[in-house]
Amino acid sequence: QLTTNFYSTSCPNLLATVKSGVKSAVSSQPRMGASILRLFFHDCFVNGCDGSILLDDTSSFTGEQNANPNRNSARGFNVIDNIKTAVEKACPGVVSCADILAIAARDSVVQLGGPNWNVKVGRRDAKTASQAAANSNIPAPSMSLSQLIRSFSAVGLSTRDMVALSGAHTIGQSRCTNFRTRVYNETNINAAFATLRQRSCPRTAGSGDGNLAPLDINSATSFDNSYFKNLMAQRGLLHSDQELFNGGSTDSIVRGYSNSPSSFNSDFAAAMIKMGDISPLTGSSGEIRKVCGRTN
Ligand code: HEM
Ligand SMILES: [Ca+2]
Repeated sequence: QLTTNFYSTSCPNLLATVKSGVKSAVSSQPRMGASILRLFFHDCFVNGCDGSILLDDTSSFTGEQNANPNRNSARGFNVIDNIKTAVEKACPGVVSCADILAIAARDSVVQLGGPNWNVKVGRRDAKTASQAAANSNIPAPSMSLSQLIRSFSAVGLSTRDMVALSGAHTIGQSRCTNFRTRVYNETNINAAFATLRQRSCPRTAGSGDGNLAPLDINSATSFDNSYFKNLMAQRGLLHSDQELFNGGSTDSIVRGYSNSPSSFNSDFAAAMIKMGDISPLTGSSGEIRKVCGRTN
């Protein structure tokens, strides 16, 4: 039921407002584009794209922001809050936070040089969030290929969608705690790459856990297909990244995207639209939040 023109009369400046908010955030800190894109993924995989991840914890409410995949990791909430404030000024009570996040994710990709697409909107905001569902539904970097395929198929996304969407790791950073085992204990890794990443990630768990390394060694702030070239050179940073090119059924998809930026771009855009369609709240379900961090 989502459409690209849902707000065209009720909030004609919406797209321009979101774009300018993303533009200023990403130009002052390019990583923010990656962080916003990931927020959208982590929203959609937990009870659909309903803005649930944006709800802040309070003394009487536990939401998703401190679930394992998000704690000390998910960022960019302030950017979405600030854009929401600007949107509320122009069109009070009209535009959901879930839609603002969907548009901001697209604008982040575009701002970093990736493909453009028309964002479907008309989502409403959840009145609840689920830490338990965030812990169980968001894929973990320790997963095998078959587990990754299953986690995406649980929300209606194909194996090809999974590989294309994983190309989001062409931008952004990971903490040492998520790549330590890979760079010390795995053998399907380029030796020089492993040594390089070991330098910023001490072997002992607990030390340097938060040290950052780019998910894409070549171009962490440009949205291109070099993530897939890295995988073919055994330079995937996360275990889950390298699973996509490790002698299994997705090798041919990785090879295809590494040879053809245009096929990666068009599949990524199509898969983002598909991910954005995961169980939206529409009609009179949910609400239009006034502030993205709390229910009305
Ligand atoms: C295929 C399963 C996936 C797994 C296991 C996974 C796992 C991870 C992990 C562990 C990190 C590093 C977090 C940290 O250390 O703080 C990360 C970062 C990131 N992920 Fe994924 N991810 C997956 C798919 C996706 C998808 C589908 C998207 C978006 C479409 C995405 C976008 C990102 C981005 C942009 C970052 C960098 C964020 C930043 O720099 O703030 N990931 N992911
Ligand atoms: Ca959600």
